[in-house]
Amino acid sequence: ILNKKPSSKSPPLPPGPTPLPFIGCIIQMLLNKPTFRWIHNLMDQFDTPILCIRLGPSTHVIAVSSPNIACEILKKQDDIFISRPDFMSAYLISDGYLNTAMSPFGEQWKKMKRVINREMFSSPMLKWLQPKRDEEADLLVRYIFNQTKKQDDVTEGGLINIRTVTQQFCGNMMRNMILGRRLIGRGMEDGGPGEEETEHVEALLSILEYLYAFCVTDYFPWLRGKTDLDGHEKNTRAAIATVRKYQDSLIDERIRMWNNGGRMEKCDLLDVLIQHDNPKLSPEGIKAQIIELMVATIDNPSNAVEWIIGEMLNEPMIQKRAVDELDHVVGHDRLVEEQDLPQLNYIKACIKEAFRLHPFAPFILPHVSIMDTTVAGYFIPKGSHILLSRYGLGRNTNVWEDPLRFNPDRHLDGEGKQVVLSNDELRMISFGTGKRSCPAMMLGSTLTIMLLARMIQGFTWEVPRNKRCVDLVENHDDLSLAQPLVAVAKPRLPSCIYPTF
Ligand code: HEM
Repeated sequence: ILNKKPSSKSPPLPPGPTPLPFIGCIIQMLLNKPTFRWIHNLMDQFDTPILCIRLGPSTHVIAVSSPNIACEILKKQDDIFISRPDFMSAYLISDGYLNTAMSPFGEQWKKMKRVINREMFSSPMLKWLQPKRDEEADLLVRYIFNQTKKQDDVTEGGLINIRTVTQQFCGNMMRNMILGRRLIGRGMEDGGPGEEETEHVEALLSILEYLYAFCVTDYFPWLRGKTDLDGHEKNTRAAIATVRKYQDSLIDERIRMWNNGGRMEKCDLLDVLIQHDNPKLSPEGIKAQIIELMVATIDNPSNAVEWIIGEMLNEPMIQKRAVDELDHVVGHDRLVEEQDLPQLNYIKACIKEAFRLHPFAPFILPHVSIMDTTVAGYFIPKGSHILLSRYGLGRNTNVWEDPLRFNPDRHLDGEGKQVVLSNDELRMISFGTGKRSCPAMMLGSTLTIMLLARMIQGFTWEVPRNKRCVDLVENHDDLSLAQPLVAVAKPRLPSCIYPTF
């Protein structure tokens, strides 16, 4: 039941289920949701680290779970696998491919990637934006501290919904750095999210849920816009409308201010985008790019930290080692700062382990081949959709010993070498590598490490009193914890250290 050879001269397609004429394996896909679990089950069934599934009349979807093959794709043949698919979700979110991550290979992608690399996430820009990040890191600690104080007895600690805290941290942080305001509504007295912030973050997560989400009409492109069989289009449009409701009027207002002389100095990333010259970006382009930046930040840091704290609750030694490291590097007299982060090797190893075992998304963004090629001895036709599996690589038994165990030590080399969150050999994928890799590796790393470090330094985390341990069960439909993590936080530093502004 292997896929047929495309022609007598070329090598065979990678193994996979036999497609039906015209529809390919679309019925199996619909019967076996969630699709990512179906794909990984097929890889197990065919005992292959590279699988080919045909969806619709002509789309070859190639899933990969081995480091060697991933390197062949992202390193050796980076120039061939450089595009992205034309999907309904990506098209709508990017307003017709005006942003970076979703743009197919071409001039628009090159232009936007240059803007992002040079003008948004370069080292000087990150330095420039540091006061905003420092402010958010303080507000994070203040918010959790306020929650602990709400209980009658401070030593008893406060119940904290870690998912809300971590997701809102990412949302506040990006709004602050991009739009110059962390809140889009009034927020809450205690520093928590108001209705508007909650709705904004939920809509960003909903956009992520539908982006590249195996929508049926994507494999039958002439149906696009004519039918919405699985409801993806309606839901994607609704999420985009909610995000734009909050962002677009602020962007329009700012553009007006620059045009009428009401603003003279750049203070955030929106100013940078508006003032970008040669070529100037259109208002639509700026809006689409900002949606993408928001979406790109909300998921990975928050999901990793939620899982790590869950793992720590069930394995207190992991929490203790992280705390010991913070006490050793920073002490008790001040809060951890960005300058300390390079020295926090154990904390970084925890994050790397979460990226390996609990990635937010099962695959990195799909890559598309722009010409016929051969990978691992198999024929990969032009236009194939390549799904490099973070889930499959991270849990590959040929690569990792006891892969389902959360063990940060596997990332420490014992010689005190600095831990970095990426992995050059692609034994796991954090930020990717090559021309399509994440342009915000520094920022993404900093946000994630700071989020975890502040939460662990400021508070001791315990299982709620009515429980013996937390249920670390993965959702069926995605890779997040099945239930949002709720834990007790107890302040562990002298109270004068907690920000009170
Ligand atoms: C811990 C945080 C983050 C992780 C783990 C992460 C991971 C990734 C990964 C795996 C990719 C796909 C690479 C590929 O297709 O080969 C990617 C792409 C991208 N990321 Fe990130 N990312 C993070 C944070 C951010 C942030 C904060 C931003 C911007 C605000 C960002 C912007 C982008 C963009 C624009 C792309 C697309 C690049 C392109 O298509 O050329 N990411 N990221």
